[in-house]
Amino acid sequence: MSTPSFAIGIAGGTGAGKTTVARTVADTVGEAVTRIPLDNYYEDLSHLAFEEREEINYDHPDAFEWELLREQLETLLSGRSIEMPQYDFEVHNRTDERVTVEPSDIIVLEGILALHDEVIRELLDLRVYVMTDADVRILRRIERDVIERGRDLEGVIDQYLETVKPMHERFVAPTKKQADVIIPEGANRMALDLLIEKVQAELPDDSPRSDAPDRELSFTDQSTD
Ligand SMILES: Nc1ncnc2c1ncn2[C@@H]1O[C@H](COP(=O)(O)OP(=O)(O)O)[C@@H](O)[C@H]1O
Ligand SMILES: Nc1ccn([C@@H]2O[C@H](COP(=O)(O)O)[C@@H](O)[C@H]2O)c(=O)n1
Repeated sequence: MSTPSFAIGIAGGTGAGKTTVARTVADTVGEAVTRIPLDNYYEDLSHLAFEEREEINYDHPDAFEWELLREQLETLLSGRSIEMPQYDFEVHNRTDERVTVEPSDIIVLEGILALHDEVIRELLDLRVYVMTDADVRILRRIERDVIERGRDLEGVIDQYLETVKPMHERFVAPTKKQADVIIPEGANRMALDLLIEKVQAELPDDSPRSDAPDRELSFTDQSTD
């Protein structure tokens, strides 16, 4: 167990490529990187019926349990393990499962509002915003939500127009100003190489290093998060 030396936040709109960027960094650098998906910190809505949970605005900051995220991030950064909640998009709720996450040298927090909360921003050493055009993002989202999140086309479009798009404009896009680095067009090889180089430079000398060659960029099933 180590005390993390570097924390990165990766924000951006839905479908921008945040998970792909975070996963490529983690896969390339190896076990020194721990990914924290912000989605796991959606509020526990067990007290609501499924039909009520379907109506929630999941793109508003109030949908997240910020206090728990702050507390768990601080715990990890102080070198102690956490019991991270897990999220199930198909039922719009946390699962009963918690996963033990040990602190590692590099912590990567990724999610639409990863740069929204001031306390969390202060805990981050590098703030990244992944910027991808809205038309590309909605096309990716339709495909992903239908295939991986149990949604139908009409529902994805309604949700996008009613909450995802307006909340993106109100809360997500403005966090671009908080970023140290903006990655255009999602995961692009040059940007990823620079990010990976930076992460590797921040690794302490005794950190486990991956001997795997640089990963090819692949845009496949993301459902294992
Ligand atoms: N640069 C890219 N080019 C093509 N497809 C991509 C790219 N980045 C991500 N994708 C694909 O788009 C979808 C959404 O990407 P993901 O990384 O999950 O976005 P986010 O985490 O921002 O919602 C996934 O199916 C992924 O494989
Ligand atoms: N029950 C839920 C919870 C969240 N969402 C949507 O997920 C998006 C964030 O995840 P990304 O991987 O796309 O960054 C967000 O835009 C929420 O609308 C959902 O549909 N259902």
